[in-house]
Amino acid sequence: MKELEGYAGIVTGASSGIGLAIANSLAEAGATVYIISRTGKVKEGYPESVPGTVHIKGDITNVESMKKICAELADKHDGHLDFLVNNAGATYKCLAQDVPAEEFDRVINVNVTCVFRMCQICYPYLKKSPHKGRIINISSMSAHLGFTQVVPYCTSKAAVCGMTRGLAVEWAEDNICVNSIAPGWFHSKMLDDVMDDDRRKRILNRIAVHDFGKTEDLGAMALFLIGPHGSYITGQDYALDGGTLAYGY
Ligand SMILES: NC(=O)c1ccc[n+]([C@@H]2O[C@H](COP(=O)([O-])OP(=O)(O)OC[C@H]3O[C@@H](n4cnc5c(N)ncnc54)[C@H](O)[C@@H]3O)[C@@H](O)[C@H]2O)c1
Repeated sequence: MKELEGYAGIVTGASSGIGLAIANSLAEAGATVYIISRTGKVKEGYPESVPGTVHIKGDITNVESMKKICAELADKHDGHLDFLVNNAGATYKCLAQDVPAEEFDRVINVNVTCVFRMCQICYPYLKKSPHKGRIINISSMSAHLGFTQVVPYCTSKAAVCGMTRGLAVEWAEDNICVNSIAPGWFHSKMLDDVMDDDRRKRILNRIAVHDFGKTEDLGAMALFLIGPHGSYITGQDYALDGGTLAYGY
């Protein structure tokens, strides 16, 4: 029997990158994984999603439609869901003094407000999970380190860590574990498309192991936190960063 046989849950924004890798790892471990994305299918240039994944078209900023979708999904599983991975994220690149108010609000809305709303929406279903409900929020190294030109993003990801700890404490008595994963620099199509040799070298110099991560490793981490061995872990932010946060310059 596979580790997540009989489990069902949601990964948001998993039509590409990290979310897709996490969704595939959970599905390969036997779970039914509902991928909620604005495209409703894998984006061009990314690997296919594996059997066990189900694509659903949806925008996490549309709270009413999220309520309907999550209720319908829970209905398929005796009124419960076992996990929620809040992966969908947005950013805006610009010097802090020039960030338009609406862009700051957009990043905070997608990365913080809607993550919180998804947790609230799924709470009654996760609470009923026979496996102990799990929430994983995808944070970032930028919750812990300063990066230039992405201050709204840094702000939002630090908020995700605070939210994770607060929910973990409050919902522990409801049998729900809440953790976050902070990815460092990961091999992705996006990264490969925009990275010139100079920038690559500069970044690699700041990673203790001098290499980028593989998104499958984030999938393995999510699998561990959602699986049976993760049931005593809550309120943590796990950095998968090749020692970037540990590095003293
Ligand atoms: N790639 C990295 O190195 C890295 C590092 C740290 C944190 N992260 C975080 O990992 C997560 C995934 O990022 P990624 O690198 O795979 O990039 P990505 O752009 O491939 O993934 C983000 C996904 O979120 C989706 N999304 C955005 N707004 C949405 C909405 N309103 N409704 C539904 N889906 C929406 C996008 O369409 C996209 O598929 C994000 O939360 C990001 O902040 C990534």
